[in-house]
Amino acid sequence: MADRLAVTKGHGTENDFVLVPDLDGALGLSPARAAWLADRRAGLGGDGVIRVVPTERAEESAVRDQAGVARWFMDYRNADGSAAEMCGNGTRVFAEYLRREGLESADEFVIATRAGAKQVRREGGQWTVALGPWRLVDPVTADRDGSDARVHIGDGEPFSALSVDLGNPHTVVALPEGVDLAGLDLGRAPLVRPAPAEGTNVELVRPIGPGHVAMRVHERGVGETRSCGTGACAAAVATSFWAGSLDTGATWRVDVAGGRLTVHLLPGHGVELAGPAVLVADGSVPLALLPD
Ligand SMILES: N[C@@H](CCC[C@H](N)C(=O)O)C(=O)O
Repeated sequence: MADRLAVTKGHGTENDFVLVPDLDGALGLSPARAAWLADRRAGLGGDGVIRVVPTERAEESAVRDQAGVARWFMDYRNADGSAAEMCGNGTRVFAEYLRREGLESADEFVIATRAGAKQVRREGGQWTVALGPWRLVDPVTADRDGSDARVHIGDGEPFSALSVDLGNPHTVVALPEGVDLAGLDLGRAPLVRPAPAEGTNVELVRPIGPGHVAMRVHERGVGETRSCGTGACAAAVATSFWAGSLDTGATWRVDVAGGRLTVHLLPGHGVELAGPAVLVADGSVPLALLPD
């Protein structure tokens, strides 16, 4: 198979990924190759691409430093080829792949990511990943005003929003009464002010009941997706912050277009994400088709 690239398609609540094993770290993955693999017309199609690579073979030294605790690095790329620090849904699909391939055999292990080493565990047919610690980006402004950013969608009035760091950046909007979540146009990227230097993922959240929200998401480097795991965690953190109940250790259900995620808020800014992980198909791509 030297002239072909092995690939696996998977998803977590329909946030879909192309997994590429690079088990000796020789392959590398240029931004153009990642973007081609994620392309739904010219390539295979996915919201992101995950290279499976030994942690000690990672290009970044901050990732290689995790080799003592994590054998495998989730090298996550967005659909536009850009590298992202973290992907919550991706961690579960990555864990499922490692188990299926016999690369990990335990029900609980640690994976390396650009946002640090993360513990995953399998229970009740699902994977749970510890994604914390979360962090409010501007706690002083958030405490004073209840928000630290404004989000413009289309030509309407801007919405107040809260910036939450989950290893990757998020801006969460609690939609005011009377604004229809389903009716908002996310065909264009929401405009966030002040503009975060590294860009941001934007979550639009509508409370449904106690511990229960509905969410739509526009992902950095992708566009609107049917789910975002770190976004669900950011939504739970922001909604708890607005309710004044951040430290109560609550469990949240987050409904997204692709299904339901469960978020546990833990003491000390801990947060766990649980949900499905599905490996859909395996195949290969002729290397000759790939850009350099
Ligand atoms: N879908 C992911 C997040 C993927 C990365 C994101 N687009 C970014 O650039 O930060 C998730 O499930 O968390």
